[in-house]
Amino acid sequence: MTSIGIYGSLGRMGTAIRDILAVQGVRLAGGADAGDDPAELARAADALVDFSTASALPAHLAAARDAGTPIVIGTTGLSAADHALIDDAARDIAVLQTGNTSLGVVLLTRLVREAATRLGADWDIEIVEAHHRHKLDAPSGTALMLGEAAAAGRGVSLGEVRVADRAGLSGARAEGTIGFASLRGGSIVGDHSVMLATEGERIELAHRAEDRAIFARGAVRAALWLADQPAGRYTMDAVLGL
Ligand SMILES: NC(=O)C1=CN([C@@H]2O[C@H](COP(=O)(O)OP(=O)(O)OC[C@H]3O[C@@H](n4cnc5c(N)ncnc54)[C@H](OP(=O)(O)O)[C@@H]3O)[C@@H](O)[C@H]2O)C=CC1
Ligand SMILES: O=C(O)C1=N[C@H](C(=O)O)C[C@H](O)C1
Repeated sequence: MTSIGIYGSLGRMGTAIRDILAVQGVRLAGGADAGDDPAELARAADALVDFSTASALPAHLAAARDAGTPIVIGTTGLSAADHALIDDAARDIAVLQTGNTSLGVVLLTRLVREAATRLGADWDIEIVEAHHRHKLDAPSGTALMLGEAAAAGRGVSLGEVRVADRAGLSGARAEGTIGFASLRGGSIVGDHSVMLATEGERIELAHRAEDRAIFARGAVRAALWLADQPAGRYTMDAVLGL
């Protein structure tokens, strides 16, 4: 039976994943948290999931690569350098990185791309996300993923059109930009909405996570799938056969 190891096993997501493993009867290879040796877990597990913190990613990725163990990276707040490390590791092991492991967000991402493809640049795109008060990164990984999908639909790169800060006299909205706004409060699990607005009408596409179990189920499904894949970089679309 495939065993799964968890980086960040004592956190909110680590706890939710351990619960799902128990419900589904999937073997837990163990957990590693701050101060533990990531290499030991990587050698013990058939597949790894990482829901820890961005600063720990290089060490977790290196441990997975050395052990030849596939890894699902759910941790957000990743830098361009982290993404380059993931691309490099994916030459030797199977790596799946995603800002959101829920089925609903995978579908939302597709809908956003489709909408952005079909609507012209006179439709303004704004992405709003809300999360619990403990969240460390903004915009959320999911918001960035939705922004990437919208930008891809328009045939541009998100880096060229992204606007994440409108404090002060920021001026009128520039056509073709994609705006981000982040709210933080209480225990919100994760809300994302994408607004496409033009003169006289607007469309809103939204997803609301009500329970971390949706992310945990997706992460376990992804890890079990990834355990049988050859080296490469994958997304949740591949897991779901989309
Ligand atoms: N892709 C997705 O679907 C989802 C992604 N996330 C992302 O997952 C990450 C974790 O979220 P969440 O569980 O809420 O956060 P938590 O803060 O609850 O959990 C993070 C855990 O990682 C531990 N940790 C810190 N440093 C290390 C390290 N060097 N090695 C191993 N573990 C370490 C923390 O320990 P300590 O507390 O001692 O520092 C903590 O137990 C975030 O980046 C979040 O955005 C969250 C939900 C869904
Ligand atoms: O930190 C969280 O909690 C979440 N993080 C992910 C993100 O950054 O998008 C996914 C989900 O929204 C919950």
